[in-house]
Amino acid sequence: MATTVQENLPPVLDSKAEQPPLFDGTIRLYTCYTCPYAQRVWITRNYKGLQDKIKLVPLNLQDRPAWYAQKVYPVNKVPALEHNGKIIGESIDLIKYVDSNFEGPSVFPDDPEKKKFGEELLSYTDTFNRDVYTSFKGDPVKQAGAAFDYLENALKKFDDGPFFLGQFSLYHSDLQMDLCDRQADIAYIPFVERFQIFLSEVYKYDITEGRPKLAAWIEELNKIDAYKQTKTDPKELVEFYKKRFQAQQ
Ligand SMILES: N[C@@H](CCC(=O)N[C@@H](CS)C(=O)NCC(=O)O)C(=O)O
Repeated sequence: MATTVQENLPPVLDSKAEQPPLFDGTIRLYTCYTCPYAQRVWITRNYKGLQDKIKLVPLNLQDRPAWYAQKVYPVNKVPALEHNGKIIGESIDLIKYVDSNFEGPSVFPDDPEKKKFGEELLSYTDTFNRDVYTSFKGDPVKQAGAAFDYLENALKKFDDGPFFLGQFSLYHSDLQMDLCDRQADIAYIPFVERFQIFLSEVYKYDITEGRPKLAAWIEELNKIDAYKQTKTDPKELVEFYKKRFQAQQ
């Protein structure tokens, strides 16, 4: 893995912060350390060893700098990537963009069958997230199970390793074999990380119970530095989700 050293993270910019230069040749990832969508691109960047190439620009979304919407990204969301005189948004598109436009091990599958299943998994992420978030407003122990069962079953499809698209691929050399086919893992883990913490803390519901594949998948991902460095603070997350979901009940 490209990253083994803990990166010194830059400070968060709020409404009082000056805008960094725009289109000066620096590649910038406008992000928020607690955003699961932005985390997808952050993991991809780390996975490919692009820490020196892609600079993080973390924003405080609660006290957002006005220049962000006005001058950088009118959509006013994170993540957004500044590259080659353009601003590009949308986390799934950005996983693919960073993967195909920069050096470093590819997270994209070559095997056609894996590629097809990888796309299927990516197109299901929004539904997965919506179903689990919706369950937070009702009874998650009863309502969220189906979404996690989907992941458990998906993890059974390629039984040559703990990740969604397995581990080994005939198309990759030994050096690359644990680096390929990771897009779907990267897309899901920021959300599963949060759901696991919240459901366990607030509902005493262990999403891995009776789901050995899901348990192994989370365990293996937790060994990957590129991901570990991006993990969210569990206490902050629980407080944030409590306010966000339980206030509405
Ligand atoms: N579809 C977008 C969603 C990004 C998103 O919703 N980001 C949130 C933070 S987690 C955001 O920027 N929210 C600010 C807002 O909606 O004003 C993606 O996949 O990148």
